[in-house]
Amino acid sequence: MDTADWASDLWRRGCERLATELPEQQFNTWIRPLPPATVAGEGASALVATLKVPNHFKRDWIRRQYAARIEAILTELAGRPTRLELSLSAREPAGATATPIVVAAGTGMSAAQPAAGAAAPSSEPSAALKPVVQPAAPAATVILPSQAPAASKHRINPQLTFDTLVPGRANQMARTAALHVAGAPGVTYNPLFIYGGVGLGKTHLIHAVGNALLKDRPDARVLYLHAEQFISDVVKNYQRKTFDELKAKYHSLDLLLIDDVQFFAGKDRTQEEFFNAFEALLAKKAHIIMTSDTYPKGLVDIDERLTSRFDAGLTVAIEPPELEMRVAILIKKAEAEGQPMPEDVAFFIAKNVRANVRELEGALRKVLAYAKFSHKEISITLAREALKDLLSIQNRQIGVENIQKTVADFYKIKVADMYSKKRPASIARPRQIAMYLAKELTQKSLPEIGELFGGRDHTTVLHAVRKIGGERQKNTELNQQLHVLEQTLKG
Ligand SMILES: Nc1ncnc2c1ncn2[C@@H]1O[C@H](COP(=O)(O)OP(=O)(O)OP(=O)(O)O)[C@@H](O)[C@H]1O
Repeated sequence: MDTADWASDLWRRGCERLATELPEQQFNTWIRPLPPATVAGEGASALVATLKVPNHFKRDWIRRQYAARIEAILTELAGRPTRLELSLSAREPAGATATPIVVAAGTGMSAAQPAAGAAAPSSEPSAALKPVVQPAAPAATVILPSQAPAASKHRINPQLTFDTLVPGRANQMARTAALHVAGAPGVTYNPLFIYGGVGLGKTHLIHAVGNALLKDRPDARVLYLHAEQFISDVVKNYQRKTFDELKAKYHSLDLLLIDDVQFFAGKDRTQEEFFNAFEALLAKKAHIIMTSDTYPKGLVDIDERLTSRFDAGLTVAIEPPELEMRVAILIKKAEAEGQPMPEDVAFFIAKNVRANVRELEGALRKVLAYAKFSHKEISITLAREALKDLLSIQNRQIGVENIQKTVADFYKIKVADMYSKKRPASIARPRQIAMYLAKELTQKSLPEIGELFGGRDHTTVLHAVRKIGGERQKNTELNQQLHVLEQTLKG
């Protein structure tokens, strides 16, 4: 094996090891997209492994979170002390090094600490991000007069701004990256790829970038559209044989915001046109922000040529909001409606409506309307009354047996193992997760739950509830799995 083969083999084995240690989502987001490390001798016996990372954001995050572990694994596999070096790949423009990434003043957090700390940074958007002086946008070369107004502001919803987006741990990294792009489009993190489940604020966030840029540069050509609208544009232009118009419309933008790119699956011609637009926009340093329900490599039936480009800038996830963030969203939205909501009521609603922000908004609307029409103060009693259908559906539908079956299916174990005495982690952990969900989602007591899990003691259930509840706060992968399970169980 020559040195290069040996190095790539070492990296491959290192990755395999990391994949078993890290939550899948973290591995897919941070490690998998990296090109293999190169390895060289350093001194008599030590090695240095150099990894190329596409931007500062990733470099700092990988350094902080994973470098020590990567070094330890490589050292073990290589049998020699191995130091990790992270270098920027050539793609990032030189000017980017001078670009500070700042969240909001006073938070003391930078984008290099995306998931750290539960506290939500206060939302003062572009003010903190304006150290970068943007050169004026280059004039578009081919924009037809009739398309100019449409292409400049089309479909941007003025309500969806950074100010109205509640920050929290769940969207911290995505929001920070979006703020950065809004302050300096075309400079770094291009394209920005934001992924996450339904109703978690992806659309809101990309509109916020559009609004912030238009506020700064009202003449900027910003276009928001859903992937399906792009598909229908391609079809229309295909039928009329007017691809020049399609190109004129998309290739001349300064900022393209495109939602739900997973819809491009299986649409070859669309993918080709999007690829062309993508290349044209990147070449002229226009910014592209995309959203999807999964990370680029997880997209199916989309050409690898495209998915690898989707991943070439920065990929960030939006996660389901944690309890405190749901409470903050309720309080902020109620206030915006002119009907302030007491904190205990917000907690009550947030505890019962966990699926996503859209559902939270639905519940809020019900409670506010109920208070208005009944001329009553907003209280827990009123909220319980207003949401009684929703709450009773939840209570009716979720039984411990249902939880056991759903969790067993999810983790691919037998339902019988929920009651068995088997102890391997592959079984014990899903069982603990099921116990946690049983406590969370049903009215059953700890002894009752223990009984339904093969006659276990209530202290065993309590231990599981505390353990999984505690880990959920720190482990985003687990949090997402629980979220999926909760959504499945609530139908
Ligand atoms: N952090 C937040 N603060 C305030 N409102 C939010 C937040 N996150 C989401 N929302 C609101 O929740 C609703 C759903 O968000 P949005 O449409 O952006 O979700 P999405 O992730 O794009 O979902 P989908 O994939 O279904 O389109 C919107 O009304 C949005 O304003």
